[in-house]
Amino acid sequence: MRVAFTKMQGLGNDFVVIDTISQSLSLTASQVRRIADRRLGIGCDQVLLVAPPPSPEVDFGYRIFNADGGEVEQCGNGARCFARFVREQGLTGKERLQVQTAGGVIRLHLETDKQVTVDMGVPRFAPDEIPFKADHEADSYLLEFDKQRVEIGAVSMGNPHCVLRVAAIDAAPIACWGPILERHPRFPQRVNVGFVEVISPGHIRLRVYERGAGETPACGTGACAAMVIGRRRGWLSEQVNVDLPGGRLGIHWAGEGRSVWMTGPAETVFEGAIEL
Ligand SMILES: N[C@@H](CCC[C@H](N)C(=O)O)C(=O)O
Repeated sequence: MRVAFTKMQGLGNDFVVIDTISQSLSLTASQVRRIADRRLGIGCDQVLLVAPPPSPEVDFGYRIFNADGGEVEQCGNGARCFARFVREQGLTGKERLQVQTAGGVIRLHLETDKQVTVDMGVPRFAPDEIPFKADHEADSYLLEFDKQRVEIGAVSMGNPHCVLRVAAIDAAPIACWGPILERHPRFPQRVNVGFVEVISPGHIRLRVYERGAGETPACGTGACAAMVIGRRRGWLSEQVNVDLPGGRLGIHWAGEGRSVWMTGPAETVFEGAIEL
């Protein structure tokens, strides 16, 4: 089976985007792993499927697969690429779209200069909704592993996130702690792990060890998660610049019960076809 694809990126978080409206297709986990493989396939952090709308309230369905083959609920940098893809491929003439993911409905606004703004939805802090094993909801939790005890924040941005504050991001133990925390037993569906350095109330630096993909140059939902955890803890203001290794995202959150808004770039890299 020959499948047409588009390679895209948002701040270096890279995607293989496949139109499953024009091409009828369902992927197995091993096909996803092959597509994502940087030597044997195309190479990407996530495979994104553009799907028909599952209900009349939305414009498209949006399915997300990590490089390890697992299907997940949400992907922020992918959402911006999704918006550009459906416009560039002529699948819509709209500049404002509603898209159904497994983590909820998100709203995409195409701006000028390759920027896309996304309403990422309302963050959820209840442990059952993350999911995270805890007796009650709290702004921070103590997590134990390898004889260590670290303070974390936990939130769902549609997908699960754990956020740790560090003094200096360049010295953060991401390669060592990332894979351990990703599979910590208190996160039964695994978790994305963000390490955040607060520079000022309007500026953080962030690195994210992504569930199912490892450390990536940027993570959109991770930036939203770090911002809402930091704002709840009183470290941050309503509008925050988030500097990731791949570049900057602007995140806005007015507070409890409100949507998180993310703005950043999205770009097409090349198009091709792969034999699966
Ligand atoms: N890169 C993404 C997040 C992709 C999914 C994540 N790894 C998960 O497993 O939840 C983003 O930009 O948000």
